[in-house]
Amino acid sequence: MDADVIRTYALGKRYGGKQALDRLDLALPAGQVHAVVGANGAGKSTLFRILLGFLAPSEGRATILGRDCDRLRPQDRARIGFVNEEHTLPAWMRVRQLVAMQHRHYPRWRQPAYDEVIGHYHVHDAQRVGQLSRGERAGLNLAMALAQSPELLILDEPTLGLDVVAKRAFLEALLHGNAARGCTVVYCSHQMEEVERVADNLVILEGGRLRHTGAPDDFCERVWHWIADIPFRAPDPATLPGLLQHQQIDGLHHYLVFDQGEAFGSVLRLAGARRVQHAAVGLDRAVNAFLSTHHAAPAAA
Ligand SMILES: Nc1ncnc2c1ncn2[C@@H]1O[C@H](COP(=O)(O)OP(=O)(O)OP(=O)(O)O)[C@@H](O)[C@H]1O
Repeated sequence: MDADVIRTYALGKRYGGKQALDRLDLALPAGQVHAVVGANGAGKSTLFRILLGFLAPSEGRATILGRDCDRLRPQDRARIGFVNEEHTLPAWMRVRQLVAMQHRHYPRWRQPAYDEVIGHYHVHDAQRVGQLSRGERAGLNLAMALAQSPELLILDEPTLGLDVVAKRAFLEALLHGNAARGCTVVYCSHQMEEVERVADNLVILEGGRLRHTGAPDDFCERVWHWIADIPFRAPDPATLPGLLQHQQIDGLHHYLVFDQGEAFGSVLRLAGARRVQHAAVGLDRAVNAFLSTHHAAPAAA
């Protein structure tokens, strides 16, 4: 079997005049937790819809578990679990009825996995799904997705709108139990502290293009925080290579810079800096600075 659970080849998707995915070449190996990150509108949901065979690409192709995404059979779908932010489940059903239905539907159903995950929540079998809180519905969704013994679990912003306790329960169930063991996870989130906790591999999409794939620490190493004491006029930020962010705090200039290495220090010295030093940056700051640089902004008045 292919060691990559997901492959895309020059994958493109246009909606009218809008390019949502642009020549995307992605290879996600089995057995890891991949976090897919990008600003609003970067193309994450579009990618997932294509991967799950709900949407046809405009260009290129994509495979999931070695099969073309537009040719998925029921037995292929049974190997893939999907949890999205809406946690859309039939509200009128009782939990026990829904679980029994899923049990019949999925031949590889593992009741212990369901029990383990649902144990993190106060969900009663006799409750109707519509009576559950948002966090409990998220837990129920995860429990059912993992009980189907998926080889691949796709989570599209699964903790959106959950409070900290529910979020913790969700991540706990996903990361530290037995239920998800051996399963490849593709996790999409805007919340970097979550991404930091879950991800072995970080995938950054921007404007439908792939901008980074690699360990989260590798991305942090691409973003440097420079602090410079510049007694005279500071250089025009527009002339600084790789600049993501500039702030002046207590007379010192702070620069977040992408992919420039030590060379940026020389640029600052040449521009008249007396002292320069650089410091490490956390994932949250690195990714947010990177994404906000290219984020859409209103035109100047
Ligand atoms: N059905 C559609 N018709 C037209 N444009 C669409 C459609 N679906 C998505 N788009 C556009 O395609 C781009 C990518 O959207 P997508 O939903 O994939 O982004 P996303 O990364 O999931 O965003 P978010 O983080 O806000 O959920 C956006 O610019 C969006 O406006």
